[in-house]
Amino acid sequence: MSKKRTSLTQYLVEKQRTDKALPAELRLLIEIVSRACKTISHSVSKGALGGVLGSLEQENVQGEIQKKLDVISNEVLLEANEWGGHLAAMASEEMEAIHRIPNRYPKGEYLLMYDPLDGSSNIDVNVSIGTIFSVLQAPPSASGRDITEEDFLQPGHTQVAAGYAIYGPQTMLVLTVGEGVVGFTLDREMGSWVLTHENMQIPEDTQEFAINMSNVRHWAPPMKRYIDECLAGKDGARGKNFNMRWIASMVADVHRLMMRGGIFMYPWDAREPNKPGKLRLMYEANPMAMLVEQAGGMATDGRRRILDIEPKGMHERVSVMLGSKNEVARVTQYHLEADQA
Ligand SMILES: O=P(O)(O)OC[C@H]1O[C@](O)(COP(=O)(O)O)[C@@H](O)[C@@H]1O
Ligand SMILES: [Mg+2]
Ligand SMILES: [Mg+2]
Repeated sequence: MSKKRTSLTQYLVEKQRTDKALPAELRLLIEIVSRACKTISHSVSKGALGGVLGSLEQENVQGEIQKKLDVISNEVLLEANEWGGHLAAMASEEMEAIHRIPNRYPKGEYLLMYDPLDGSSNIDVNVSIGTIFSVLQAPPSASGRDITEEDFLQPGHTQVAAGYAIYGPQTMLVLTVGEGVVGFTLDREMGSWVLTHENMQIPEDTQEFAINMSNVRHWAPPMKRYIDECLAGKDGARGKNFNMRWIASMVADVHRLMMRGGIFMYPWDAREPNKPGKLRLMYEANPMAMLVEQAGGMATDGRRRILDIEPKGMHERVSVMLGSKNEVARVTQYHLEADQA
């Protein structure tokens, strides 16, 4: 007998029925974002046949050359949410300024942030990429006036939902609305997200780390110490061997640790000493930190819990260490010890 399938819509409707913490407006917003991710997934899978590969001759606000799919994905999310959701405003890694929802009455109450296409350097080589999103509530003080950038600058622990879509061998949507993490797999024939991973949990211990090792000479001493000990394996201080993986799509590297544990790190390094890190707090670190914590893991910038950071700007960067609790606690401890020495 075939098992009954639960779609994303059914899951969310049920959650809304049994859990008052998921308002109908938030459910609809998540559905709209997930529908946009389906559209992006179609474009991604067409590759060269869809004319979506390659770069544009323009930079984004971060000073990075935009790929065609960065721009296409950004537009898909913009269009889907402009008229469909209960949004007050949106912000994207690919847009310098926030985007207010025009002429909406009554004004929506949510703020959406996203990295429309994560792992851009992997687009043209057919390696997994993704979309990351985060939802905040507009502050009560914003009622009756236009949303401003300051309204977005809330610490990550105030997020009401976060998730990512991964466009890989399977397309999946991994989601939290603040009560655990669930995963849906896209049934391409039916065009629907099907619940396939209930209650995703990250093991507390791991023997797998993810970091771009080519930057080793630029790291701070506590980071070097942690990785040196991992590399020393069974004969070193840790007394066990470690494996390493680096896909260079945060979505794919985080998805791996959501599935089987691991630690992902993009630390501060001396290449750009004035920037706290490479990854973006609002579009990458906060949503991933919420997902990881909701799955029983831990997420810090090496010193502080990521979700407690008070953001100062929409495009703020941050150092990121997240995943299996005991390893993140250890590398964080090494940073704190170094500060005290
Ligand atoms: O090439 P590097 O420096 O290892 O960086 C890889 C990191 O950069 C990112 O690709 C940045 O994301 P974007 O593609 O959205 O700019 C992360 O996903 C990934 O972890
Ligand atoms: Mg990214
Ligand atoms: Mg991106």
